[in-house]
Amino acid sequence: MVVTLKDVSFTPRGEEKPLLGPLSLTLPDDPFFVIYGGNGSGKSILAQLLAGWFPEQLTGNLNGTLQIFGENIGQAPLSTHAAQVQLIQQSPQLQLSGCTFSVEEEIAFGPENLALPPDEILKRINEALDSTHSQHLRTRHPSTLSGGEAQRVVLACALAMRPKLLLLDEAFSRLTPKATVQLLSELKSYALRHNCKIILFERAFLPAAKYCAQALVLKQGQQLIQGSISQIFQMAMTQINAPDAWQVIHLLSTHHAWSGEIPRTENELICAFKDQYAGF
Ligand SMILES: Nc1ncnc2c1ncn2[C@@H]1O[C@H](COP(=O)(O)OP(=O)(O)OP(=O)(O)O)[C@@H](O)[C@H]1O
Repeated sequence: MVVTLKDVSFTPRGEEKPLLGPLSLTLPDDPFFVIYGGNGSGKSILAQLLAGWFPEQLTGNLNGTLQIFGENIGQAPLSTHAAQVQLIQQSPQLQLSGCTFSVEEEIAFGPENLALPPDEILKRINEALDSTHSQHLRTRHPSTLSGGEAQRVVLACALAMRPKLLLLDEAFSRLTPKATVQLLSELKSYALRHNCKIILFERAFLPAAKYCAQALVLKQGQQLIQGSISQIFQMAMTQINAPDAWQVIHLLSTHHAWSGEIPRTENELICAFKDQYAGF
């Protein structure tokens, strides 16, 4: 089991009450899963717990069962998870090492620390640059990258570690919608090739809904619902940022004036509106 999360609650050091939980999560077989929630709903704390940050980087009180690849969190040092679990956060510049002179060296940093042979490191650099459409950034100094470029590079660094669990905490916040969809498609193919689970942590309904059949919604650290995109759409849409057109569908469906599936992309939305209303 990649992730086991049963009745987990977490109280950061200095806090009196849990800021997260109780929370239980069952990951479906699909490569992608999304955890939705508004500001301060606990997405980042959960992402950090899943990345194994407790107790080294995230101190506090953890209750319940939280296992990654069958191992209880907190038992082995954080560094032992690095080859299997990678977390990308929303501020890419903070995740660059600050001690390399080119993007190529930055991507090599992790695999070098795994003491991999030079040929393997080069292969991983090339694959990671291809997957993130960043070959043109290869010789750039990391400190000169734009926000969106840095996000691609941080993602490339993570992929070069060949993770089996990739946690993306609003990891596309600096990228255009088009670039985000392009990267998510690449990640889908990475996940299928390398048998990797990808968990997205998002405030926005799109484009995550296109890639994830199942979702969990957090509100003030608590689990509101886990279910299909259609189920969470009906029951928890107020907690998720959705474009106006989806807000209209939500309104229509609460008045029983929408039939069929909830569209998960803009194309599906246009087709659904045509199907249901073009005759009027
Ligand atoms: N180490 C900590 N100690 C105390 N409080 C914390 C700690 N980390 C986070 N919090 C608080 O816990 C709550 C959840 O924070 P978290 O960063 O997980 O939210 P989020 O869902 O990622 O929000 P956003 O979308 O705004 O990034 C917030 O109220 C935050 O201030």
